Amino acid sequence: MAWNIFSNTICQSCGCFKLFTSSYTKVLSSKLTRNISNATKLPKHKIMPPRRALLYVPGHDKRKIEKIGSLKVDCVALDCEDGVALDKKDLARSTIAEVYSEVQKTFSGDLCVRINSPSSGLAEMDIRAITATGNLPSTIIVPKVNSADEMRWFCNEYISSCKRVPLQTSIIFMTESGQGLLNLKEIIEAGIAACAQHPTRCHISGVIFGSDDFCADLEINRTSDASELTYARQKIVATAKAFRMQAIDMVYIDYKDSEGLKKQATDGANIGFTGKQVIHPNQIAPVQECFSPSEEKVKWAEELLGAFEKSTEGVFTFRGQMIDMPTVLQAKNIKRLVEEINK
Ligand SMILES: CC(=O)SCCNC(=O)CCNC(=O)[C@H](O)C(C)(C)COP(=O)(O)OP(=O)(O)OC[C@H]1O[C@@H](n2cnc3c(N)ncnc32)[C@H](O)[C@@H]1OP(=O)(O)O
Ligand SMILES: CC(=O)C(=O)O
Ligand SMILES: [Mg+2]
Repeated sequence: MAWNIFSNTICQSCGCFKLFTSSYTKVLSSKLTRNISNATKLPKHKIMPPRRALLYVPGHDKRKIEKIGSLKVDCVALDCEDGVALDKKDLARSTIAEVYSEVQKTFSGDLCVRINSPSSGLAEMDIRAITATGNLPSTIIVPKVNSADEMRWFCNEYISSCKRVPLQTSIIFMTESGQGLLNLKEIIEAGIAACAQHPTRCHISGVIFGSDDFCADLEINRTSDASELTYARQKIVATAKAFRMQAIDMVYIDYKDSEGLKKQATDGANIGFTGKQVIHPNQIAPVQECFSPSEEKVKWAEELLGAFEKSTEGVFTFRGQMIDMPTVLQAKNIKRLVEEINK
């Protein structure tokens, strides 16, 4: 019974629940059946590119934009928002519209555009500028989304602006305030529902933690280990992952401090973030490394999965540890991430 429900609902491309099916006879228990039933309520996965590092490049700054093609970064955000002064917003819009296709020729990663926030009064002009060229960005980042209404507003505005251009645009939004964090689940649900009306046009694929604005909104005193942000970071990861979306961690603004950056990136990766925002080219390599499984971890995962295939039991011993389905799934996550990175 479970098998049939499954094969109609899981994502076949990423294989995230494949283990459930391949190990069906081994481990199906009432607990697992409950987990499977919950999983079937989730939206179908879209194939998501890895976004281990997401580099902001101010949208008006041609000198920095010209460098994008030479950077080995998973994801770039051409910025119309806080990286651009108010009197340069028009320049950023026109520059992005002008150069987007050219940059795409030299850059193989995900080339995003960050618009201004729904409540800024500037987002309409951003959307109009980026949809006018007919070459839509692969991903749009919507900052400071504080409510489900703002999410719906953006989706409807975007979809109606580009109605003649069928394209699967990823929408990633940013949580940057107390309201945004409080309403996170409703915001995601509103986005999924709005995109479900136009499944070939766009989908919600991730949440970014805008920690600088969040600190301003909550009057937080920042510390070097970011312990004051633990709750927000963990809530964002747990909520995004509950909807099978990516979660992208905070900016490390002290961009000359590579040790501090690595420590914060490792912390983020350990709590489940899929990537981290960066502001300077020097931050790319260390961050991408922190969000990639080490060789040792990849070897562990491969060997564990090999041992699992050979095992006739649901529980077995591997390298002195008790292994059952949760650890097998962790190994499978590592294998999948490596495949995505190497694509
Ligand atoms: C909280 C938020 O909203 S974060 C998002 C908004 N903020 C941003 O977008 C900031 C993006 N980053 C930057 O603007 C810059 O990195 C700064 C202002 C922090 C430092 O800039 P610089 O003083 O030029 O740094 P530095 O001299 O070390 O740069 C080295 C080279 O990398 C280039 N570079 C620096 N940052 C970037 C970037 N983000 N993208 C592309 N190239 C860059 C510089 O142009 C420079 O090359 P050049 O000498 O050929 O001009
Ligand atoms: C990145 C961003 O927008 C912030 O931290 O507020
Ligand atoms: Mg911000």
